[in-house]
Amino acid sequence: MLDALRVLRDTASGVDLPADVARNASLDIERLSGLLKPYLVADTLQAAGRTPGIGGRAHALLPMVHVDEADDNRLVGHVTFGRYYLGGFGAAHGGAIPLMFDEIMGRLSNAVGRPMARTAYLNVNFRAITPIDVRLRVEVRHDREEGRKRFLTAALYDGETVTADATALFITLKPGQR
Ligand SMILES: CCCCCCCCCCCCCCCC(=O)SCCNC(=O)CCNC(=O)[C@H](O)C(C)(C)COP(=O)(O)OP(=O)(O)OC[C@H]1O[C@@H](n2cnc3c(N)ncnc32)[C@H](O)[C@@H]1OP(=O)(O)O
Repeated sequence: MLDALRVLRDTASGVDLPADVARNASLDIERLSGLLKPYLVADTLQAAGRTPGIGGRAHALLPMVHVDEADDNRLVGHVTFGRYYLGGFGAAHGGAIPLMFDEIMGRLSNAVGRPMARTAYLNVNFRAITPIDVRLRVEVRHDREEGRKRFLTAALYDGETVTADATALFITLKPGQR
């Protein structure tokens, strides 16, 4: 269903509809919302964001990063920003790129039994246009830990060109910390 939703998002972002088609589409989307509403649950029980086996953890907001290689301290994956993430002139929106970094750096930070941590800062440099509809490579490194602090770096590549890179600090949560 989320795959279909992603296709809908990309398609809806790219069209310019006549009013009658837009009206009919709205009615269909409202009908679908009605179909799902009886299944609303508490946020701790929802599937979205909590289903690691499904791409993007089944989180509808996230650009889907596919992991190609990973070990304890390094991860290489790929991602394609669809039309939904367009900022302008063929480039991904500047807010979508930190979103992707936060997710994939957070995943490596929390991997291999390391206790759950939360992003304290995420600094992103935009080095070149990040094109939409192009398969991009993302590389993440877990650099070091100092007590509760975990330092990670990441870069996003279009071919050999680094389009963005990031440094992040994740802090391990204390027992019972919310
Ligand atoms: C069934 C379920 C399946 C689920 C499937 C699992 C999926 C798994 C993948 C998840 C992937 C998603 C990944 C997204 C992750 C987010 O996006 S989390 C959301 C965004 N982040 C937040 O909302 C964080 C909000 N901030 C906070 O909660 C708190 O400030 C923090 C970060 C927990 C730190 O607070 P604290 O615990 O009180 O720690 P504090 O004593 O202030 O700081 C500890 C140390 O860090 C330093 N520090 C703290 N903040 C900073 C900072 N901004 N800059 C520099 N230094 C800092 C302090 O100076 C201190 O240093 P030392 O004095 O020890 O040398």
